[in-house]
Amino acid sequence: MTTFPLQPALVLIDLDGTLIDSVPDLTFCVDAMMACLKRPPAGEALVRTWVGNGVETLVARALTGTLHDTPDPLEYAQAYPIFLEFYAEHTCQRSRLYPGVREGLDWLVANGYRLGCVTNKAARFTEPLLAHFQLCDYFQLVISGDTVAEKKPSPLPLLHAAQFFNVNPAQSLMVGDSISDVKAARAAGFAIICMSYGYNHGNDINATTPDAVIDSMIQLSQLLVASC
Ligand SMILES: O=C(O)COP(=O)(O)O
Ligand SMILES: [Mg+2]
Repeated sequence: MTTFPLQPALVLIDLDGTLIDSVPDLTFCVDAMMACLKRPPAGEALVRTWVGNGVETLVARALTGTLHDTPDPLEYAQAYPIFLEFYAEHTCQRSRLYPGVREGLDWLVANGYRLGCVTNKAARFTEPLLAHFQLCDYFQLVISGDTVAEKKPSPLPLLHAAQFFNVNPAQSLMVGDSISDVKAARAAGFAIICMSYGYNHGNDINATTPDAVIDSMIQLSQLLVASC
């Protein structure tokens, strides 16, 4: 049972669906890829349910039109590099910071919290996205989907971060938007707060029973001890 207000020694924050609404650029690139393959566009509503497990999985989902099916290997081998090329050119044009993000990050830093970003997005896209939105300076560590051997929902990226900061996972907090963030946090022994506005494959995040669900990152100021 997590008791509020928390005073975590480390706060790790997810990227897509938590800090940034990246779905408009991802949809543009999925649909551009589908057009190259002479397939109909997927559209934003479906792509929104497919984001959160890395770009490889997003491409597989677009090709099968499902969350879990395996695409034809030949079509996948053709599609994946096409997607990567489009996303390299269209990483930031249509994506937006969610309201309250900068204010929430400023509050965390002003109150002495140490921050890391842990995303399943590949590093080659994470870095330009953070730079474009001038978010790099908030984070002392960024772990992307290809930084360590496993992605969330594995606890590995979170445990790697706890080790980097030399803090106890039981005194650490994950802030995310999806069931992968909740599973990773639980397995690592972190507390977990989720954003209500994120992706989570079209399902209500409350069903995954995080320690709290908030509508804006500025609400972290009500759940965490000030000036730690
Ligand atoms: O699926 C992705 O590429 C990234 O997702 P995440 O930032 O929510 O971990
Ligand atoms: Mg996310």
